[in-house]
Amino acid sequence: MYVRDTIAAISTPVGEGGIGIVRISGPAALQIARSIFNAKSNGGLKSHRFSYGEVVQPGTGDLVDEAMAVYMKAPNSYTREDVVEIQCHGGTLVVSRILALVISQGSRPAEPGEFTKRAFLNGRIDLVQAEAVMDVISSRTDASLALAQHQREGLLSQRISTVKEGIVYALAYVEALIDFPEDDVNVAVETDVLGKVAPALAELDALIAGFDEGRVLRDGVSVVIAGKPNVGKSSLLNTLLKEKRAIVTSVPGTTRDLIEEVVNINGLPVKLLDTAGIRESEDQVEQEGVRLSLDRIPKADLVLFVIDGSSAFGDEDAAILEAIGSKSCIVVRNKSDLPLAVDLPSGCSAPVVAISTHTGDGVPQLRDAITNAFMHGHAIDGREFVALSKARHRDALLKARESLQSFVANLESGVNMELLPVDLRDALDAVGEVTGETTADDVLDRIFSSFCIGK
Ligand SMILES: Nc1nc2c(c(=O)[nH]1)N(C=O)[C@@H](CNc1ccc(C(=O)N[C@@H](CCC(=O)O)C(=O)O)cc1)CN2
Ligand SMILES: Nc1nc2c(ncn2[C@@H]2O[C@H](COP(=O)(O)OP(=O)(O)OP(=O)(O)O)[C@@H](O)[C@H]2O)c(=O)[nH]1
Repeated sequence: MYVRDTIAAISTPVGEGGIGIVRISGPAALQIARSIFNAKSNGGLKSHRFSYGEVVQPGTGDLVDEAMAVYMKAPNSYTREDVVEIQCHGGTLVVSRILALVISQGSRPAEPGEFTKRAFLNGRIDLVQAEAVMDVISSRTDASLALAQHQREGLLSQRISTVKEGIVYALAYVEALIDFPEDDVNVAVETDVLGKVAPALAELDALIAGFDEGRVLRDGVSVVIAGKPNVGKSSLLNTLLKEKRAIVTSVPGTTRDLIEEVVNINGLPVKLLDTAGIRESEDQVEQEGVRLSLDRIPKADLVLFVIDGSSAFGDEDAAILEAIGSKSCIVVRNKSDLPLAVDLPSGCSAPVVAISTHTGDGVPQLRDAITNAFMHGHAIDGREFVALSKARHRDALLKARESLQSFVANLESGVNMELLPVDLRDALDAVGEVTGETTADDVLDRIFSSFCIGK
């Protein structure tokens, strides 16, 4: 383990709260804590024991706050360094005063994510797990949280390490081949190596294939509600939000501005956008709204094209359908409580879900249709789900797969044998970029600087 300096930060959110925590990590943590904290129980700070006491101004002995403190001796701590946490009253001023004291006694303010970065640099967790810590904090649905927790616990890292083992096995063989070139490529050995590489390739395929689902669970998706005036777009938004937010009115064209809300649909975080009724209009404000909504369609991951089931499919509907083009779309046939009067154009191949925002009929089916559009029928309760969720991971694994495929092709054809170890090392480097072994410093800096202070 490297010897680093001592860092400190407020690890609780800024603002007034019941309790505030100042965290210190590094070789001087205990000495700094002792200089400002007088333990009144447990006979002083002992590792992994909570002590009650007072934070005082060194020198004067003036009372700063009544507090609790815990010392976690290296390596049994979050960072694997000596850590002390001081829990004080959660006022903005109290917490920042204690941080200032801790800094004045010989630590420096931690950079964002620096505690977790140290946990990574000191080998307690790999990079995938470190990134997952942040995903745990920012998760918005149970399913996103379950995915993040699996990743934090190392389930994704485990799958990646089976890939790595296959590559390492092949590399050992190839290196032996180079050391003893007089031994011709032995068919039995070649079969054995291919037998190890094949599962690694299959695992890479599976991980890469799961990326889209992992990404949508982590980042959510954006869904646009589009339709001509008065078909019930605002009513649908309200139904999905389960609360009255967007304006619902029988006067056409009142949804002028875009309304944006994040909702939890079967565990998928969905950013819902209600667009203004799309149609020709004299009204300047309304035209602006129409332009905005047409703009949104290409940017959305999915369009909910709302039509009024109780009236004929008109030119305005046709124009919207044209704007949707080949975009992923669900036709929402609203007002199913009224007699059916709409006839969809034969060319429209999008799934149709009949609903009534008045009675609630069809709404569960619509929720399922929305999640199925992204999860391809996979359950997303997240319990069993281990997936890639970051483009960074996916890109690195694509590189690994390419190198491994090139290795297999060269081994099978027997040409370019000198490239065999090159491809394998490239594959190993690419896999290591995901787990952090071969990740460039600037990439590491970028990842950790997006964390919050004190994490
Ligand atoms: N007060 C407090 N609460 C917290 C954290 C923290 O750092 N402080 N955590 C983080 O922000 C999370 C918990 N994560 C943690 C992960 C590892 C260790 C730790 O000390 N690991 C050592 C020793 C384990 C042991 O004693 O058995 C290790 O793995 O070696 C502590 C917290 C959430 N709650
Ligand atoms: N019968 C029936 N009426 C509905 C249903 N859903 C909405 N409506 C009515 O249709 C009218 C228009 O609803 P809105 O939700 O404001 O429609 P909109 O598409 O947002 O309209 P604009 O704001 O003009 O773009 C209102 O009078 C609603 O009460 C439904 O399922 N059944």
